[in-house]
Amino acid sequence: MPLCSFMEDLTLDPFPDEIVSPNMVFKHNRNPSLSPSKIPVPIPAQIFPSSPQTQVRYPLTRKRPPSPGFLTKETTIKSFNFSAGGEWDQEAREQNVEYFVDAFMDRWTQQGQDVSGYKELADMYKSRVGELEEKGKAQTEENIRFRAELEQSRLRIAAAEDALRHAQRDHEIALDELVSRQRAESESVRYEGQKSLQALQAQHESEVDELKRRFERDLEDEKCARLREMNKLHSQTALDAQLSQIELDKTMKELAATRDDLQSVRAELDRERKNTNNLRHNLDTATSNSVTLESTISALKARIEFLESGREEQSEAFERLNQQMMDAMAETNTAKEKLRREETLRRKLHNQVQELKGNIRVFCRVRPTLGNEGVSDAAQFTYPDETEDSKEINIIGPEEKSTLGTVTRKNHNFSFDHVFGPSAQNGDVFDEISQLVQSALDGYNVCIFCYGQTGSGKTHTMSSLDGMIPRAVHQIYETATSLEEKGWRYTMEGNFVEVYNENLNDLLGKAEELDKKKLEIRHDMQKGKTIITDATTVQLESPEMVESLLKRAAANRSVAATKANERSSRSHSVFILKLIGENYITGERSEGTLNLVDLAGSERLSHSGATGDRLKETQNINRSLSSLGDVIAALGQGKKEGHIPYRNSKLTYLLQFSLGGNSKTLMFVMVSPLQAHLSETLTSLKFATKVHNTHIGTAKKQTRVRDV
Ligand SMILES: Nc1ncnc2c1ncn2[C@@H]1O[C@H](COP(=O)(O)OP(=O)(O)OP(=O)(O)O)[C@@H](O)[C@H]1O
Repeated sequence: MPLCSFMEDLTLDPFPDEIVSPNMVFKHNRNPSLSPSKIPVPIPAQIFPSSPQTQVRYPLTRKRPPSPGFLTKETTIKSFNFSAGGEWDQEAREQNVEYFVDAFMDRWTQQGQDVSGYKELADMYKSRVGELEEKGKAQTEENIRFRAELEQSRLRIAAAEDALRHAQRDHEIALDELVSRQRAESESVRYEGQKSLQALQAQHESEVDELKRRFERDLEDEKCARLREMNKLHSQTALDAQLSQIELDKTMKELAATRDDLQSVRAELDRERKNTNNLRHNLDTATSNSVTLESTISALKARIEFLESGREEQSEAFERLNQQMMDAMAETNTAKEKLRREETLRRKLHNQVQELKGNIRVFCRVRPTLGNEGVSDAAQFTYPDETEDSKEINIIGPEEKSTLGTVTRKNHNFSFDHVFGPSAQNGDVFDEISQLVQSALDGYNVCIFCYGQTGSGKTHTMSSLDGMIPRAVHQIYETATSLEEKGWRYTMEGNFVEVYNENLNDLLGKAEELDKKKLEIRHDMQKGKTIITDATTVQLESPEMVESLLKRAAANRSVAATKANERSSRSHSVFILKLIGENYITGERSEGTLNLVDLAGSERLSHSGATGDRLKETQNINRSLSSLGDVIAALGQGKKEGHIPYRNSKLTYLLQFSLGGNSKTLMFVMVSPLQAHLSETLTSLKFATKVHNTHIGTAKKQTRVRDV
């Protein structure tokens, strides 16, 4: 730096009032909270010349000499004041120079000190910079680490977000699955619930029905028992009343006799008194009347004699009466004996008559058209001998077309043991079969079948409230009661079973056991008896009981069927009545069975159009009906018991001892009057004709179907 400029610099402010040096800054830093890095440091202008704050003030070590006025570059010769005496004053000038040198030296020293201060400051700054660099490095490393961590965190966050997204998706899927599963589960639970509710409802209904039935049954039984008791009580009371009446009559008679006696004794006494009075009077009047007295005594004696002779007469009369009574009793006994002999004879004759009529008889019954069936729906049936024997029926067959196109209708004529037209009532039909019922009471096995297509009137004929079953039971009960005076005592046991799909069911058992409880048929070949295991046997103690039995059976069947009369159409029902009679006088014993069979509908397989369970039912029905036909045909051919195919169906096996041999069979062929059923009607009548042509045991006129 040229000295002038340096001087110039100094002239700016060569004597500052206060000197501040970097060292002083250090030295005066007594505040411990201020670290070197935090101390405000004045930066020299040389370092940062632009900074206005960095101007350094230099110390004033010597008093400034008065200014002589110096030559400067601005000074001109003219302007310089030589007159002041300074212009050539060497000493002053030396003094000035010394002064300036001193000042310069001071400043030099000062500068040197400042430089070292600056160096220290620079070192400090360097170390500080180093520290800061270290820190910066550390910071950078930390930054890098942070960045790396940040990156990792970002990655982790991204991964976590991914995972979260996945988890969310999985969760959503799981949630969806859960929801759908829950929905399905709730559906199934609801379905199960509904099902169990329905089942519970059904069970509840069936229980209510069962309870109702049981209640009705109990009520019926109770009613019957009460009725019986009442009857017994009535008869007992009547008997007691009769006996009391007899006793009373006797006592009254005795009383009357005693009264008579008393009156006569009183009269006697009165007379005696009178006599005594007379006697006293006579005694008072002395013996004048002794003759009268004697006569009176003799009169009295005569009277006594008379009385004595009357008692003898009475006892004679009594003996006579006793004798007469003994004679009457002997006669009664003879009459009773005769009656018993006649009853035995009647049984024999009755059986002979039945045998002469044939052990298989076939009746035909045509039901009337019902309310919902028009007259125009009816087929053309005529009954040629209606006014005589009523054995024939004539049917105009369906239209048949020949190959030439001519339409003809065949005339079918059938003949049976009896034909009942549509106007016949159940009572008329029963009149014809009552003799067979009598045979059962006489100890024979009797089978009465109802055969025909569905809706032809089988159940109406057999099990309606005025049908054959109730009528038969009433007749049996009445006959058994009337036979009591001939020494006969009867017990009646009833079973009601059904053959459904070749299984035997108990119609008097519990409804829920139908189709579940297995009944077995056992035959005692020695005694010719059939036992059905586990079947409910009811003692028929009054004819009224049969009504409740029929109702119970119908209720059981309706529980098992979905439609009202469906079950009855698809199964055979067999009402079995065992009649065991014993005569305690003659020691005779009889055991007969009356089987009343309502067969299943006989429609042909091809016509029924059945499938599935219905097909199975129809096949079983047809098989058992044809087995029945086979058994009857085999019996008709006079085959021995062993060769009769009883075992081919449950029905024929059950009725083994009531079909053939000494038993009697009656078949009703039931016919619908409708044109629509004509084909089935003709099939039924042809089957019945075959049965009619079979004769078991006795010679019988053969009849054939005549197609005219
Ligand atoms: N002789 C008759 N008089 C008046 N109504 C009758 C007569 N026969 C049958 N019916 C009526 O005809 C209908 C069918 O009769 P029913 O039920 O007895 O026939 P079904 O042959 O037993 O039929 P399913 O085989 O279905 O049991 C019933 O309503 C019944 O009351």
